[in-house]
Amino acid sequence: MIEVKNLSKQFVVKSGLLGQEEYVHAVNGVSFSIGDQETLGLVGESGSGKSTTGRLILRLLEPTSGKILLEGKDISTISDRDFRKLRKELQIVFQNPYSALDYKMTVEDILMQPLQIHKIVPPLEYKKEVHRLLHMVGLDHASARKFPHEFSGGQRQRIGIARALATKPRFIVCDEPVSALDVSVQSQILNLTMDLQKELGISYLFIAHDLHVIKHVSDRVAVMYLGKIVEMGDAEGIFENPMHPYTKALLAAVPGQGEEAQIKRRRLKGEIPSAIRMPSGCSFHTRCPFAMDICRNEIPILKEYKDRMVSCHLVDKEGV
Ligand SMILES: Nc1ncnc2c1ncn2[C@@H]1O[C@H](COP(=O)(O)OP(=O)(O)OP(=O)(O)O)[C@@H](O)[C@H]1O
Repeated sequence: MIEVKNLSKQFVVKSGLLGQEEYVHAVNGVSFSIGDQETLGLVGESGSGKSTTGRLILRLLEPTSGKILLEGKDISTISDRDFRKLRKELQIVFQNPYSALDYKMTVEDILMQPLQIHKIVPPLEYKKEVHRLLHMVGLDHASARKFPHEFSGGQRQRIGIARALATKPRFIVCDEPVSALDVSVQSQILNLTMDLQKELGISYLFIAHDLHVIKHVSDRVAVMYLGKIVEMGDAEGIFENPMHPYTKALLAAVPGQGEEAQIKRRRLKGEIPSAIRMPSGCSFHTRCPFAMDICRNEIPILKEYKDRMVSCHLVDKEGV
């Protein structure tokens, strides 16, 4: 469905009194694929490049380099005009359902907009289609006449999902879709996205910093750190037996995972470094409890190891 090859994005920012240009290395040579009806969970701390990756795939941002293939066709180089025809296939659900919805519009108008723009159904069928979309996300017909502020956070996110579904997409980027919601509502929205996937055959790139959320929805997981994927594989394998010290540290931060002594040893120290001045060698070496000289000097490559891909010099070392 979607294939991303060596994708990179650098933002140019000005700094200092003289306004010197500096480069933020937001995404650094990321490659992965997402199959039909598959969910790839993208996890990592804030600032690791998850949202930028999602936005690059949807062409909301232009990549500095790399390719994005939709069913084998390179969509990173096609003209805006040609991309407009494909636009409806690729949708996004945002983190904050309130700011993502126009508060001056009724739900009916919000849902009708994509139907009109992409000519999904004839105008006479707009109302029927809006009701169908509302039904799909578990809202009643009366919701159509209301405004976003009349709904709870969870209901607003349902409207956000209905709007994404309006164009009958095959691929949706879910960018932290439940992190602004109460925990009690989160699982309802996660279950809704999974039910819709089964019913409609959608593929998802599911972005979250919360491992519980990623575990709940993902078939495969990619762990991102400072713009790079450091570990990627089947969700079950990653959660049962994390191999990269960063993945281990993320899991150690989750209560009830693993033995206490190990948890202490692995707990993440400090902050994610600046994406402007990237550390030498392995980007994670400044926080890795196992770092050796090779980690400080040589950039590790993401390569196959057992049942997954891992980027760590020490992956087969005892005790890491
Ligand atoms: N428009 C921009 N201009 C400059 N730097 C940016 C821009 N957008 C993102 N960045 C930087 O790129 C890096 C990756 O950001 P990104 O938002 O993709 O990370 P993230 O993992 O999604 O984090 P979060 O969950 O906080 O959004 C960060 O260092 C961020 O400050």
